[in-house]
Amino acid sequence: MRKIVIAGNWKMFKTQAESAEFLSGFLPHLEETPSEREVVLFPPFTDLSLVSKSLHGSRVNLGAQNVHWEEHGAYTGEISAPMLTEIGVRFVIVGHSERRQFFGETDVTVNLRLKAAQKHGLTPILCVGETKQQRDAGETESIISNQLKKDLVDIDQTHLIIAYEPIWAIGTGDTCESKEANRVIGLIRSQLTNPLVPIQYGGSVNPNNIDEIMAQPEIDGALVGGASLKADSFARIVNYQ
Ligand SMILES: O=C[C@H](O)COP(=O)(O)O
Repeated sequence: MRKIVIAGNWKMFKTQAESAEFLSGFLPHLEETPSEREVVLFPPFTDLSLVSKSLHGSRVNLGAQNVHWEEHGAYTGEISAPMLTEIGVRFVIVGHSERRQFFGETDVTVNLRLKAAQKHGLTPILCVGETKQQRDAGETESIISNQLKKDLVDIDQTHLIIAYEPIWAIGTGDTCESKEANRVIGLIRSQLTNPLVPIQYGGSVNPNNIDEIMAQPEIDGALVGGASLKADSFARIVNYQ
């Protein structure tokens, strides 16, 4: 049985005060959430300690938005896996398209980050997806297949989550049609050695489309950006029908 994982990626949003306000509105809604659903929040680095303390004793897991491959060193602006695990982080996003697009992330560095995460007991969410231009050129399958081939070299597929995030659907309100997301996720699964790897969909997920997305047989969860910033909205997503 594959795990269901609903994750909220806050990107570069929320001060500590705003995080605390979110949690006081969000956590009470989890009483209605079926116990088999895994819920993970990915606040910015500056909020991790505070959120970690507030989540103590709750069923919500803590994730970070990035991790460096070295344990320490002269890498200004980076954070290592031991720094994250020390404060209760258990998941990490690797290879998000915003890292690939704006911060020079490559398949080589994605692979290094995945290995470092797993070595320290963090479960990585590997993000893959195509641009609009690549989709229009009929390259969706080859782009994703290439990313998987390079990113997953020597990666343990028992402690791994994948998120299919079509780049054109991120933050645009232009959700990928749920049957199409289901089809691409099926293709991703056919390339894995472990059929139990949870594969999420990400890209303009919101309270209105979550039920249809989660009704698709290949989709094992969602990686939610904008709609995870408001307590009521993310609670509705986590408590999808
Ligand atoms: O990590 C989350 C994704 O980039 C989706 O963001 P979004 O829900 O704002 O489209």
